[in-house]
Amino acid sequence: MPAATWNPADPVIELRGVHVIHTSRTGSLFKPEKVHAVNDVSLSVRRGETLGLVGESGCGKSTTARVMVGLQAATRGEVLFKGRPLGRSAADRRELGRSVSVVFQDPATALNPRMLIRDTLIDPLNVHGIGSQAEREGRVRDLLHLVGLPPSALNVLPRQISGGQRQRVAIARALALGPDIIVADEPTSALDVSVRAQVLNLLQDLKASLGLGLVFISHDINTVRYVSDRIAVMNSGSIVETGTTEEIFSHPNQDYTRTLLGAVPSLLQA
Ligand SMILES: Nc1ncnc2c1ncn2[C@@H]1O[C@H](COP(=O)(O)OP(=O)(O)OP(=O)(O)O)[C@@H](O)[C@H]1O
Repeated sequence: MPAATWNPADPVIELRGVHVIHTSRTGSLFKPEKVHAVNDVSLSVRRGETLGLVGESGCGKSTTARVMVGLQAATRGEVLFKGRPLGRSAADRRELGRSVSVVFQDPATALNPRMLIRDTLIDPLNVHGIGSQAEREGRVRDLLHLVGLPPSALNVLPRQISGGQRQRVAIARALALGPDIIVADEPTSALDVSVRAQVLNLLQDLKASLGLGLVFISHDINTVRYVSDRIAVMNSGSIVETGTTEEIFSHPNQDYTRTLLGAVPSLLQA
């Protein structure tokens, strides 16, 4: 379990020298192909800050995100949760699940199409045994309010609302357990251009009002710039450059970062 000495100003989650090697299905049965998806990655994230993780498709961003939220084990290296090595016990996983939640790219696939929004939002509270039934119902209404959806959204299915509204529901679900950190993996890429900025602004507002930490993952360096305090640039599984957003944009040290900066005029509009 997390150390009693953890201080809210300390990193909630920290990766130290993490490697992930996937066994790809494209290899043969006798000689499966190995994909070194994450190569010696060290990162940390605290409450109240946004860490942007940027790089081209396939560079290992999602695998890194999955390590952070406990969905993917590191092949090598250390994952520290609130200052202590993350164990494999059910209690540790549960604690991590409450503290670090995730928003995926496509809310159409991330939400259960047969579950009413109300049930989608109450589910994590049920699973974690939080509050009485009446308190859970109240919490669900509060969550909807936090993400700017009306109470009428409670009794609809995901397909009955827009893509932007679905992503708001996914964000509400990520907030249900009162996390310290939300890992948002390309949270606006599947949305209409017209609602991307609204969802980004919502994440920014929630970060400010709840003191959340955010890990914002995108292939789009301009979107990352818009929301991040610090940026880590990823290429071929490795972090090739980190710095404050200001440093990365005014003095990029790596050719790869310069290429990303030059290659993407304004992906918020793309
Ligand atoms: N479960 C898996 N099994 C085998 N290979 C995988 C698996 N998941 C990812 N990979 C491979 O690992 C590498 C990194 O993938 P990852 O999804 O982490 O990158 P990404 O930067 O998030 O890309 P994208 O934005 O396209 O999702 C890629 O080569 C990918 O094909």
